[in-house]
Amino acid sequence: MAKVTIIGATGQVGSYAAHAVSQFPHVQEMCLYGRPGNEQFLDGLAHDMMDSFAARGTNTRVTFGTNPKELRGSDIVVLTSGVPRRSDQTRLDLALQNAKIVRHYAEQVGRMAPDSILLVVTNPVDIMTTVALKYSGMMPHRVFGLGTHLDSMRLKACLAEFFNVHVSEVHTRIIGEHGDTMVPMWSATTIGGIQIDNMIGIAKLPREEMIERVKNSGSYIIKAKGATVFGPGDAIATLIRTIVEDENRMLTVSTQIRREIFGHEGVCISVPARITRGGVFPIGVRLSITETAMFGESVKLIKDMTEKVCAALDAESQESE
Ligand SMILES: NC(=O)C1=CN([C@@H]2O[C@H](COP(=O)(O)OP(=O)(O)OC[C@H]3O[C@@H](n4cnc5c(N)ncnc54)[C@H](O)[C@@H]3O)[C@@H](O)[C@H]2O)C=CC1
Ligand SMILES: O=C([O-])CC(=O)C(=O)O
Repeated sequence: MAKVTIIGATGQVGSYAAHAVSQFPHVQEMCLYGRPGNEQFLDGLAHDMMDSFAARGTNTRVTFGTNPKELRGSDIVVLTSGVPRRSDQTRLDLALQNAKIVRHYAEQVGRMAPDSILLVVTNPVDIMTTVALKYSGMMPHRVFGLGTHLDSMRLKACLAEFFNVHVSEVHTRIIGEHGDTMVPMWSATTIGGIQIDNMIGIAKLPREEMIERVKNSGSYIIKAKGATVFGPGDAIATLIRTIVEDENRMLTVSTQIRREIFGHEGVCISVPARITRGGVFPIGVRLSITETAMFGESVKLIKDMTEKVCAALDAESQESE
């Protein structure tokens, strides 16, 4: 049984994720957490969710609050607080502003629930995952980001549509940045267990168009309806289910990489990882020559930006001392 806390529960992604995660039988308590001043909203959200659970026959207890003590006893904390982008912005444009918010909550989680598993959703998610790891002081296998799990699901949907098969027949993953330098792992893409290059009699796969569609998916949805909600919410829910039910699945999430298996280090970025009740454990894989070069570019971008953001946060802390 597990207590899951959603920080930023008043937001679009946080509130949908809280509802989606509560359906899992192993989730005993769902704690809706927000910033001071949002108590009335959180109270209303809790009551609305309890009505839904009564209608659906869900047994999860809903609690809420804005005091850091609410975080105590959490097995999993999901951090969704932060400013979302407009469709004319990139996720990287949010870095400094959101880093301050992530630092604040990461410090609280590190103090109040250091043995929990912290899932970071706030964008730009790879940089925010490193910030959360640094300021929570938690173990690297206990802090991870949603990363390219959602992008991988978007590519999966494109491939299922192209091959006209059920999504469960498609296995694929995107590694690297949750952003423009993401790297599709065509070498690990199979339909019904068959590597795509070995499929005969199929029209040429429009790889570039597909990956462009995945890259632009977030801004396309934001332009049309203001925010991406169901996609990220259900992607979060899958990760939480994997942890609480100890499913040992291999998914693609943002996690601190180590030189000995990835050739790069000191940064959180998406790679395949085994996800268990004990945490998230990256798995080294051999990439094609193109994928290796693209992954290197993606790491470089994220590393440079992460260093700049962390330096700005450190300078700010020194000024206020
Ligand atoms: N990694 C991913 O795949 C995805 C990441 N996101 C990111 O998640 C974040 C939240 O997105 P939405 O829920 O759509 O936004 P929203 O505007 O609906 O909610 C934002 C939440 O953050 C809180 N917040 C905002 N400023 C704050 C501050 N200064 N201090 C404390 N709390 C603050 C708000 O109270 C609210 O709970 C954004 O950064 C967005 O880019 C969203 C979708 C997918
Ligand atoms: O695009 C955004 O800003 C939200 C997000 O990360 C996504 O839906 O992939």
